[in-house]
Amino acid sequence: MSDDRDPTPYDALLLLSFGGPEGPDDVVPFLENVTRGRGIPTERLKEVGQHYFLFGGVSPINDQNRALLGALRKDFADHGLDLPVYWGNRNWAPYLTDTLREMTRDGHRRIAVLATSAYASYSGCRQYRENLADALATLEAEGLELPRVDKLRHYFNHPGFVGPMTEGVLRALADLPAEVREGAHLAFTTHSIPTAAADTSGPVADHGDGGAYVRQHLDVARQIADAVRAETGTEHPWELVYQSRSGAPHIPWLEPDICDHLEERHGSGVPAVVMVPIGFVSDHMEVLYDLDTEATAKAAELGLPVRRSATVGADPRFAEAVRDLVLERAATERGVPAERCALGALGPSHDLCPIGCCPARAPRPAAAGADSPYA
Ligand SMILES: CC1=C(CCC(=O)O)c2cc3nc(cc4[nH]c(cc5[nH]c(cc1n2)c(C)c5CCC(=O)O)c(CCC(=O)O)c4C)C(CCC(=O)O)=C3C
Ligand SMILES: [Fe+2]
Repeated sequence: MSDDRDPTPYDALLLLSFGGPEGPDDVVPFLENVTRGRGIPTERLKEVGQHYFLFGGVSPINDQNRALLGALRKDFADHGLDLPVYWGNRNWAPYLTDTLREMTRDGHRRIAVLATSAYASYSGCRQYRENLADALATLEAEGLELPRVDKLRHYFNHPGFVGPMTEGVLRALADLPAEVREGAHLAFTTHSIPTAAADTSGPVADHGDGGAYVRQHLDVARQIADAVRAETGTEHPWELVYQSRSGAPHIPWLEPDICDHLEERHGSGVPAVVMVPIGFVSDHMEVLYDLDTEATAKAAELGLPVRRSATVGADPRFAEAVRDLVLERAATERGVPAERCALGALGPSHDLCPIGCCPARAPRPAAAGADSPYA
C-alpha cells in the first residue's frame, strides 16, 4: 500500500451512502425517497416498512456510517493525512446536496468520493453518480462555484475489504458446533438485482450473462473460499446466492434466493451453512432482517445450523484501504504512477466509469465518469 501522505489535489473526502430512517416517523418518507419513480409494488413497500418497524423504525445504516466516519478520521489522523471527511446520503439526512453545499461553502474545491457500495451496478455506482450530478446542478442553480468530485474506484477486491470478511468466515465456522463444522457450506450472498441490470453492469466489454456485478462477486467469493481452505485445510463448497429481491414477479432477478438455497442444501444433506454477506459493506437492514431474521428463521424451521459472518463495517483495515484508495487516486491525478492494490483475477477497477457503464433505463446526467457534464 502507498505510504505517501500527500492528498493533493484533494482537499476533502465525502462518504456517500444510502441513508436510512432513524425512527418510526421517518420510515414512510424514507421509503418514498428510495422508491420515487421506480415502480416498487405497494405490497413490497408495506413489507419493507415492517422490517424497519420491527427494529423501532431505525435502520442500522446511519450508525454504521457514523462508526466508519470515526474510523476514517482516526486512521487519517494516525497517519498524518490531513483530509477532512464529510458524510452525505442519497435517501435520508444528512442529504448529499446539503453536505456538498457545506463542503463548497467550507472552501473545498476537489473532493474524493467513497460510496458505500463495493461493486459495479446501476444502484451501487451510476445511481450515486446521478445523485452527485443532481446535487451539483442544485448548487449551480444557487450560484455556487462548483467543486470537482471524483468517485474512488470499486474496492470489492481490495485486501482491506476481503481480509476482514475472510476472518469473519473463519470466526463463523469456529462458532458452529464441531460435529457439523467440517461439512459446512459457504453461501455468499448479495443484493439481487434484475438480470437485465446485472447483464449491463460494468463497462460495455463486461456486459452479458451477469455482467461485472456477478463476475466481481464470484471473484470475491472464490478468494474468500480459497483463503479459508488455506487456513483450515478444509474445502468448504460454496455458491453465490441472492437476497432482498423486490420488483414485479414477472421480471427476472438474480437467483437463487438465500432461503430457497438453504432449503435445497438441507434437502441434499448439507449439515450446516455459513451465510457470508459479501454484497454489503456494513450491517444494513438487509443483513439484520433478510439474513439474521428471515433466513435464520428459515434455517431453524429446517433444523439446519447456520451462522452469518461479519461485514467489514468500521474495521481499521477497511479505513486503511480507504486511505490507500485516496492516496492512490491523488497520485494518479498528479500524474505519478501509483500501486493499485487488488486481489483475485480481475485486477484493479477503473477510476473513471467509461461511457455505457451500468446504464440507466432512462438516461440522466451522471457526474464523475467519462460522460459527466461537469469538469
Ligand atoms: C445493489 C443494491 C444495493 C447494494 C449497493 C449499495 O449499498 O448501494 C442496495 C443497497 C441498499 N438498499 C437499501 C434499501 C432499499 N433498497 C430498495 C430497493 C432496491 N435496491 C436495489 C439494489 C441494491 N440496493 C434494487 C435493484 C432495488 C429495487 C429498485 C430500486 O429502487 O432501485 C428498497 C425499496 C424496497 C425494496 O424493494 O426492498 C429499499 C428500502 C439499503 C438501506 C438498508 C438499510 O436501511 O440499512 C441499502 C444499503
Ligand atoms: Fe436496495
